[in-house]
Amino acid sequence: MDKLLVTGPCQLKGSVHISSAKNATLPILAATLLCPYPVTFTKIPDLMDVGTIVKLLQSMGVKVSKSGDEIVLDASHLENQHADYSLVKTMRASVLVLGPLLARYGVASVSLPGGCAIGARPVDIHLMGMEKLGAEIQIENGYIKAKCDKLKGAVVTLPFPSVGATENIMMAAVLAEGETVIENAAMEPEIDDLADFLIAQGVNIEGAGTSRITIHGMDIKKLKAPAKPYRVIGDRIEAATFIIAGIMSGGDVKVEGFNPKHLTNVLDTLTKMGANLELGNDFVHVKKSNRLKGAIIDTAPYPGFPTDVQAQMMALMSVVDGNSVVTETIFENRFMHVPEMARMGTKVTIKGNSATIEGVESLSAAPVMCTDLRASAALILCALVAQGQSEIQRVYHLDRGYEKIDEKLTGLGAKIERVKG
Ligand SMILES: CC(=O)N[C@H]1[C@@H](OP(=O)(O)OP(=O)(O)OC[C@H]2O[C@@H](n3ccc(=O)[nH]c3=O)[C@H](O)[C@@H]2O)O[C@H](CO)[C@@H](O)[C@@H]1O
Ligand SMILES: C=C(OP(=O)(O)O)C(=O)O
Repeated sequence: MDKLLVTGPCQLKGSVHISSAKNATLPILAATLLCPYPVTFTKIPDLMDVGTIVKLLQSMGVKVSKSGDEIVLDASHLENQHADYSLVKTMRASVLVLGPLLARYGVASVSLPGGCAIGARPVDIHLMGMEKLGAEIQIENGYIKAKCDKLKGAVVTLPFPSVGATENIMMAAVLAEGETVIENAAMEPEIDDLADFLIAQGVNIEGAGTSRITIHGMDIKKLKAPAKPYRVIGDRIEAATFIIAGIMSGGDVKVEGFNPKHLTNVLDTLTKMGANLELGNDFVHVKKSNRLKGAIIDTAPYPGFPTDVQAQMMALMSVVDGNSVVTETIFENRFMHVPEMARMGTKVTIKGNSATIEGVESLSAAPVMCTDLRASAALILCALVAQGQSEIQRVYHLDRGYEKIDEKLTGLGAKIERVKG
């Protein structure tokens, strides 16, 4: 297992380019199962999770070829419609193959993803959506066994705006008969990107990015390959992580290659805390500021404060003036970074789903262990400003969702060494 040795404190300087978004890439690659022709993508991020979805698609018979920055996925002929436990257990987003498989083949056998460190994460809303479109679903031996004759469009009202369920239902509805309306849909920018990918193939979708999405089902013969290689949007969560790194280190960092409008809530919060940010169309420039002050945030579905930035924000709140309060409303167990951060001197008290963070003057290096993806990012942020060398273990969590984060931070002047193991 690789580990990172991070020596702080450092002041980051320079510019960093954000990779394509993990959370848009995964559903978009799953959506290629709808396509009876090769689809070309450009600049797909080199992430462990992307490797997993590609392996899963290959296991069903999708042909994959790479050349330079481009990757071609050809799902013209599938050998099976089976998503095996061995792959699904390593990445929950694998369940996103359910909708497209059912829509195109009328059958799918997909391992239940199970819970993960941050919460139980059931898939009941995904299954309810498939049933509304006419699928018959049984759970057998840990697998979702789904079948249908032909899916039929319907009004599907989500009890909660689940990101994954919205995506799965959208993909299923593409080849359904008639119109599907998703009410109380998730509004995350990644859903908009999935819609854009489908629209580029002639699908008629309205309202993506709002809480009411309409998908006009079509015959598979009418789908057409996108006219040019598809480029997924920049990763707003990676961008937020680098912006926070710039602020915490008292540096001067230009974070480029994403849409700052996708981070409005985070950027407004940072500005209120005293950060000095210049916003462009596709960049945020972090400039030197005085020490920030505390804030109160509640995570919420988009456009609320993203749960995927909660841990990184808590790292920042640990080194500002005064107290902050963070309430996590999306996942029931997403404070696992707290005891690890405490090893570096942070002062956080948890009560239920709220954490009170007392800002401290400085942090000191320590050996720490990553427990999940964003917790890992929070630990790196603390280590960047802590005095001395921190050893960050189990960075495979980090490699799931951050492309070359150690190299990117080193490029900004951080002292980071990856020890292979
Ligand atoms: C690959 C990807 O895009 N992952 C993101 C996606 O995850 P994901 O799509 O899994 O997140 P959801 O929006 O579905 O989940 C949010 C909440 O709804 C619950 N729920 C969800 C589905 C369901 O059928 N039943 C149910 O109860 C979950 O347990 C969780 O508590 O959105 C999350 C919330 O913004 C992000 O943290 C993840 O980074
Ligand atoms: C929770 C996350 O991802 P996933 O849904 O893939 O577990 C994340 O990206 O922070």
